[in-house]
Amino acid sequence: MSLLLDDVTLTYPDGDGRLTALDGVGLKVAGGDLVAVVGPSGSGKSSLLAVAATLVTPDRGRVVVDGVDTGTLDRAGKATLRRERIGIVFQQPNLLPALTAVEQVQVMAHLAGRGRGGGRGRARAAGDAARRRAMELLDAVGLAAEAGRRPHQLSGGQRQRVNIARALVNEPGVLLVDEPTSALDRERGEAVVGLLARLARERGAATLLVTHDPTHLGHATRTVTVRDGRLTAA
Ligand SMILES: Nc1ncnc2c1ncn2[C@@H]1O[C@H](COP(=O)(O)OP(=O)(O)OP(=O)(O)O)[C@@H](O)[C@H]1O
Repeated sequence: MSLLLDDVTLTYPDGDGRLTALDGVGLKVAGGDLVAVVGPSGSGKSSLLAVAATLVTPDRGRVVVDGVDTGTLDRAGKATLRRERIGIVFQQPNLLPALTAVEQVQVMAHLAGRGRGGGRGRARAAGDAARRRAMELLDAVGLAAEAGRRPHQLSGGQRQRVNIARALVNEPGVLLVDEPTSALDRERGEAVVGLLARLARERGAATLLVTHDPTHLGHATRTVTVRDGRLTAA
């Protein structure tokens, strides 16, 4: 479980030229580490997460997830890698309105194709296992009692905790988190980040957390600053 960015440069088209969003970024995150990423608006934090998530391909450099050099994968290979090895928590939980909390998490386990193939009995056993894992995760985020509720019946903090359970259900080696508490008040935000840090540590995920909130930095193994697309230790 690890994430490695090696000399990553990313540019976007900008008028007649190119804008350099990431400039020779190197970063190594080991399993169980939580690296906080801070920096001014427009410095490249979201671009860093997008590259680490294999959603955007850098112009130069390598992104290695759990030992897999993502530059060697085609689109389908990257999609599979994302489903199976990368957990993503973005600002807004983006839950499916029709599904209960436990179903949101369960669906993610199914999407990763666990227990694929092998007839109806196998499929049912895989479904049961996915539900058990989903319930276990909901319990870990303190939402076992709310498992049957749909998003509109949950508070903002509870929705974000479902989101975290969903990101962790496939035991990702890499967890990428972007401003998870922007919709929450300070106290709830602090609780969500504390929970995230504990779960990432216990489950050994290599975690990147983009945050504007200095109170979150206490949960990090270390903090890095992005400025004009370059990385410096804080
Ligand atoms: N799709 C895009 N096309 C062109 N330029 C982009 C694109 N996405 C981001 N940029 C530019 O790249 C730079 C880095 O943007 P990025 O979103 O990574 O910054 P950020 O640190 O996450 O900012 P914020 O804290 O405001 O979310 C900025 O100058 C931004 O304008």
